[in-house]
Amino acid sequence: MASTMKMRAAAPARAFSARGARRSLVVKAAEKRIVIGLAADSGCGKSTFMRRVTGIFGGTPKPPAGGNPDSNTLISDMTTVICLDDYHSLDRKGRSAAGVTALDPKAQYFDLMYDQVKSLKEGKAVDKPIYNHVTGILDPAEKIDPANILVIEGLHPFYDERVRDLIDLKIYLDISDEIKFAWKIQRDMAERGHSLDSIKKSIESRKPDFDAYIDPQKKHADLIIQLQQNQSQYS
Ligand SMILES: Nc1ncnc2c1ncn2[C@@H]1O[C@H](COP(=O)(O)OP(=O)(O)O)[C@@H](O)[C@H]1O
Ligand SMILES: O=C(COP(=O)(O)O)[C@H](O)[C@H](O)COP(=O)(O)O
Repeated sequence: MASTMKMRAAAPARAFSARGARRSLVVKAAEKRIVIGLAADSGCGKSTFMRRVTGIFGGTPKPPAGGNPDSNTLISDMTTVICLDDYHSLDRKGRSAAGVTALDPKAQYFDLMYDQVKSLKEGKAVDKPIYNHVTGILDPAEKIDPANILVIEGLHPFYDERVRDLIDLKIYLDISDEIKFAWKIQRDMAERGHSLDSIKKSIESRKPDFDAYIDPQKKHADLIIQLQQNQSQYS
């Protein structure tokens, strides 16, 4: 699928220094651990993007050794990426019973998210739950050790003010509907065992919550990466 990628710096960031056109993330000696937040809708490529970016800091990102094969965590030399879906307070059945989508803040456990991101930033290990995307249930917790660079990727990294304030660099992936739905459909069928029909229904039912809760987080981002279908292919 032909596409166009654009990057733009958004609101000025606390942890950034801007000299002319160059912007760099300043990690002060006293602040040994930094937190990067990556927000986007489902299927926008958050995990794919972070897998590639963290490789830059050394090592091949892998799930915690000997742990749950369905862990959403990726660990490499200097970075640990955790997926905020692990802070779903309602599992798939629970959301269905309550009539809420996974994008609804009511389905997230923000107090625990805040406590654990804060602890990791302070250098303390945590026992983090695991949301299993294959079974749709919450699996037993996994131990996460602190890392030099902690990445939190998910649907709502900038929604809760307390969590947002812990993040040193906020990135939002703004992917056009055509691209994200195509990516989501093939991923959810191949890796998560969903049928085409159920994915299409889910996409439709989630649209109002995307507009209400996910897209508005863009205003907090330091960097917005846009990917749109290339109009030129139709001309
Ligand atoms: N940059 C990319 N180019 C091509 N395909 C991609 C890209 N990023 C993601 N994808 C596809 O989209 C699917 C969903 O990506 P994923 O990283 O799992 O999204 P998210 O974590 O945001 O739900 C992946 O399985 C992959 O096939
Ligand atoms: O929106 C997402 C986030 O995951 P991702 O961004 O990786 O797609 C998932 O749909 C929810 O976690 C619910 O899970 P399920 O789809 O299992 O009900």
